[in-house]
Amino acid sequence: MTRATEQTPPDAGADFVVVANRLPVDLVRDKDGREHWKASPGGLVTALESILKANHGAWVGWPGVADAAPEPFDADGIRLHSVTLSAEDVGLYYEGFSNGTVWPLFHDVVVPPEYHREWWNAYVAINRRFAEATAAAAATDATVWVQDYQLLLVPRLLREMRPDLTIGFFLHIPFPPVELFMQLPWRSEIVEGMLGADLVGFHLPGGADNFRILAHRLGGHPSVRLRSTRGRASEIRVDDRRVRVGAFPISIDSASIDAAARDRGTRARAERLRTELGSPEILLLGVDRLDYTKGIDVRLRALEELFEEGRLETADVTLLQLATPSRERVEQYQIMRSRIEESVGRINGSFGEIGHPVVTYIHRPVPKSELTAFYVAADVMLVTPVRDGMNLVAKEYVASCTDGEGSLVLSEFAGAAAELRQAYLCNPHDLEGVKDAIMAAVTEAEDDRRRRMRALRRQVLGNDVHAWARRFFETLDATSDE
Ligand SMILES: O=P(O)(O)OC[C@H]1O[C@H](O[C@H]2O[C@H](CO)[C@@H](O)[C@H](O)[C@H]2O)[C@H](O)[C@@H](O)[C@@H]1O
Ligand SMILES: Nc1ccn([C@@H]2O[C@H](COP(=O)(O)OP(=O)(O)O)[C@@H](O)[C@H]2O)c(=O)n1
Repeated sequence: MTRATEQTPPDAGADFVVVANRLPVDLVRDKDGREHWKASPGGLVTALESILKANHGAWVGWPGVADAAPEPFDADGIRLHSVTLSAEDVGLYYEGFSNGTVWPLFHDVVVPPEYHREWWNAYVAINRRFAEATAAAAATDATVWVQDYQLLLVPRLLREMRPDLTIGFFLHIPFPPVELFMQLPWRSEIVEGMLGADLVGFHLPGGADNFRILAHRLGGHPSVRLRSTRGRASEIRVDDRRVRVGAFPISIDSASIDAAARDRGTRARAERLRTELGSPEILLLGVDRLDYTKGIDVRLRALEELFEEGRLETADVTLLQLATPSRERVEQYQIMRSRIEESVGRINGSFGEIGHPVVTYIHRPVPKSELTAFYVAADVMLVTPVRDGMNLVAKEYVASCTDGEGSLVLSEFAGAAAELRQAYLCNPHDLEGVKDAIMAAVTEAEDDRRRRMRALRRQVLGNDVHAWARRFFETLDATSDE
């Protein structure tokens, strides 16, 4: 990687800038060529949007379609700056290196990562493009918050361009064990890229530990544990700089979801939904991007076996599975989609009745207001990823269970499991264990279910996304004050 050249700060610019692969809204082009904006998918946008609205900051990101180059504009008090990507850039940088190399490698190689030099070269070039756009949008001495695995090189590039900036970096996906990370042909460049930040944040302490070990092994950067900070944090020495590293588990805007779930209209919609689904005694719900990490196939297999074994009665139980379309041009996503749709067809073919499928599967985005009604309607939420950075859906479900009813089946391999200990935890690789967790969630005595939900709600309502951002910025400020 060549060094970036230092840039003069712009005359006007924002004091607080988020840079993420995606803008919070995607540009959509209709068949007749008309354009409009819609909310982008995923938990990163959900989490950051509320923070930025409160801070009147700027957001630098890709508008979600190739070759779009809209001028900067304001949306809900946030100044949006678009980074333009050509169709080739999207193929090499987003679908290729980000989602064909880093995503599977960082999610425990659940599908094999591919290593291609042309993907890497595009990733370097596009990270530089994001860094340049950010350097142009940030005021002198601004704070910049770089997000996620698509932009691992941006902190260092940005520091070289704009040494006046305070730079935070947060990784929304797991940071893998050292042995897996070492597969990456460009492992040193990635670690040095992240070390350009003043603070590098992960969801879990394990990710922070893996990163610290790699910074030492690959770059010879020593680190010390900090005792003064809340939780476990470390400091890595990089030349004459100190880079803080720590765990900051992300959360949701719990109070606003709680309020939306209490809303009379939402509750009425939830009732109607149950009726539309044939008034099942037990409504199971799955809500995911259609991603091979989410374990949608795992829960379908578990359900099928529970029906086959007669442990669940098909007349009593319905699963509603929402699967938001995601990364549809990446081959592994196409393979997973076919497998899931085949399972849904098989289960309904074997166990459904005319007008009463046992699995209702929706493969399109659903509006947020509708989503809250689905959470309210559900008796049991199934969150069974084979690996997940956090999983905000699990927390959103808990925040929506305002009457203390509802059960959460949660994979131990979701980051959320570290906090949501009272969920029905399961190992998604152990199918019998998943089935037992579902059965426990369905059959456990009401008092016990309520006791679990009370504890979960305490956790989620007491640790919201604002507290997450506050903790991150307190640590970042402490770093830049020293
Ligand atoms: O932008 P896409 O390629 O459509 O993907 C959507 C987002 O998916 C990932 O979300 C992660 O962030 C969540 C919030 O921290 C976390 O709960 C979840 O476990 C992660 O998978 C991805 O990291 C984002 O960059 C994407 O925008
Ligand atoms: N149909 C859907 C499904 C999910 N979502 C949101 O997408 C986010 C998913 O976040 P997540 O952390 O569970 O998982 P990722 O998709 O970010 O990997 C949640 O905030 C959901 O509310 C949505 O807006 N519409």
